[in-house]
Amino acid sequence: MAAAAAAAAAAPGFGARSLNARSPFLLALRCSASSACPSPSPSRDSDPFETPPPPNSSSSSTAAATTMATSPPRPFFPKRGQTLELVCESLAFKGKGVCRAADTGFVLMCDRALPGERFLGRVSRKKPTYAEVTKLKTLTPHRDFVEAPCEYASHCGGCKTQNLLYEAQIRAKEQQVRDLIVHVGRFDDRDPDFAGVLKPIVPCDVQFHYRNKMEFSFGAQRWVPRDESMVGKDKTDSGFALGLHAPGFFDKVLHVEKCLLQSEAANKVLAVIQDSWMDPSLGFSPYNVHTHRGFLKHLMLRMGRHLNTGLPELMVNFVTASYKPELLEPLVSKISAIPEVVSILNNVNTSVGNTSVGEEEYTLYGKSTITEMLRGLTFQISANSFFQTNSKQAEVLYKLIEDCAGLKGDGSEIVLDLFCGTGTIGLTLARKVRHVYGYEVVAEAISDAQRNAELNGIHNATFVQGDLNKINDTFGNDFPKPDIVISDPNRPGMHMKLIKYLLKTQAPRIVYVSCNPATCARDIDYLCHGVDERGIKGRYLLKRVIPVDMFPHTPHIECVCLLELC
Ligand SMILES: C[S@@+](CC[C@H](N)C(=O)[O-])C[C@H]1O[C@@H](n2cnc3c(N)ncnc32)[C@H](O)[C@@H]1O
Repeated sequence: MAAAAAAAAAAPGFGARSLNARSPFLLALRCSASSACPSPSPSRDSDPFETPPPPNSSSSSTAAATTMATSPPRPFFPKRGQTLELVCESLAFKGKGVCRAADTGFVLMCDRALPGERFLGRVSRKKPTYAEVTKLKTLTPHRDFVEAPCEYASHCGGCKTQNLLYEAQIRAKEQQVRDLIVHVGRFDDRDPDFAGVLKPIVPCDVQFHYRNKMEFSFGAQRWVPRDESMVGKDKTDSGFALGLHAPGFFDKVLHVEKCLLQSEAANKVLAVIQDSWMDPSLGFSPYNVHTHRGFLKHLMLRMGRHLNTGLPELMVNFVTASYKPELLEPLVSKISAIPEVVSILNNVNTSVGNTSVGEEEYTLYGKSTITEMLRGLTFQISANSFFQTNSKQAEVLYKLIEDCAGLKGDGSEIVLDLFCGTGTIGLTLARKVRHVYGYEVVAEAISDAQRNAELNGIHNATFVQGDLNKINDTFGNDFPKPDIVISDPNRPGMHMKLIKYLLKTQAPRIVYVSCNPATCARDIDYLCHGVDERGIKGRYLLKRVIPVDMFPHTPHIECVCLLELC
């Protein structure tokens, strides 16, 4: 887990320490990934995922890895292509199962291996501190097994843990956050002060149909999983597909008839499109990413709510390689008959790249935006604007952010909203503070944020377009010293320039919101412990870490962290 987290945390410019092999950062990571490390902390001794002895096995209760033919050489280091019998101990970064070689503790990571599962795996990739394994066959199922309700769960790259009991999923996520804060963030979980810092994970009450946006791809090459149980179901005369990308392939699409993460209304639309689009008389062709021929690229389904009625409203966005509205007309007329559909758009993307953002956008039916409500505010969402994809859990997340911000509520404070997107966090705080300043790199998101402020009658928020990886010493000259900084970066976390700015500015409180606990732990380490090799002193105390599950059945973990100036 920690070795893979090192890779996740090591991005150019995002923390020199993570790239220095002799640094305590990597040493700490290494320690957690090898048997030569100091004895595990008390909390790790009581790992809820401790592996029970597999039936018919004489091995000890620790996870075992043995070669099929002979016992492993010492020190154990697997060869590429080698087949091993493994037991998964726990889940780590990206939901990969962590296994260890018996005796040496050498770490092996396996996609889709779940805690307690004994399986045969083949070594697919070797790294200095760990190896990656492809699962060949389950020998004994994992603990906390539940039937996955979705027929695609074992093949589609999205829901990797659907057949793990939800309570076990969130326990695993909470444990990952703890491990990262301890090993990457360099906090001592034996320290009594730390005991109160890490809060229990906030579960997601709604575990299916929670996503308000899904993007499917049209493909000229249908991916048929090798698993026998799927083959029959996936037989078709055509090689075309509309669904989700096969894990690891940009050109192969797993054909899906419905997705249990999106709403029933969105599944109705998907079913209508699946029913018709391959009809040869309609003349559709999926875009081929190799030949760059074909018309249909992506189908995006987005759900909001009507402002007055609260009823669902659905946006359907066809991303195509050229503009041919007459070709889409038969589909448009069928879909527009579905009551929830209020907007049908066509984004035309003529580039050879396969992104879903078009150079031109056309409204084929209804309106060009939908609305959603969050913490009493209204947000207008266009096809390409960023919006939290789990609206219900976003309410929970934003409430936690506000709690951590600890606003006085007297309208005296300045809030700096870094990585503000369409301004949703800053705007939900604006009514209680003097002014909100939001920074974001995407110009369209800034326009959306300004429009959202206007829509809600908020006049004390300023949104500025800018790249927070490229700030210089003048950053901060255009706004007063913040009382509270909210920082919600995307997966790479914060650039060292931004860390330095925060340490120089010394805002009394920082609320760090993260969708990547590895880079979050690294940045918190910098803010609290400094960067010795650069002579930078840490100035913050970590007061709270609250993991939040926004995406059940997937490996994604969100965290809200509160830091206070020492
Ligand atoms: C996780 S989203 C958070 C959005 C927003 N806070 C919200 O809750 O909706 C991260 C945001 O950071 C923006 N971003 C990514 N890199 C950036 C950079 N270098 N400078 C400024 N903004 C950036 C992205 O465009 C995205 O809107």
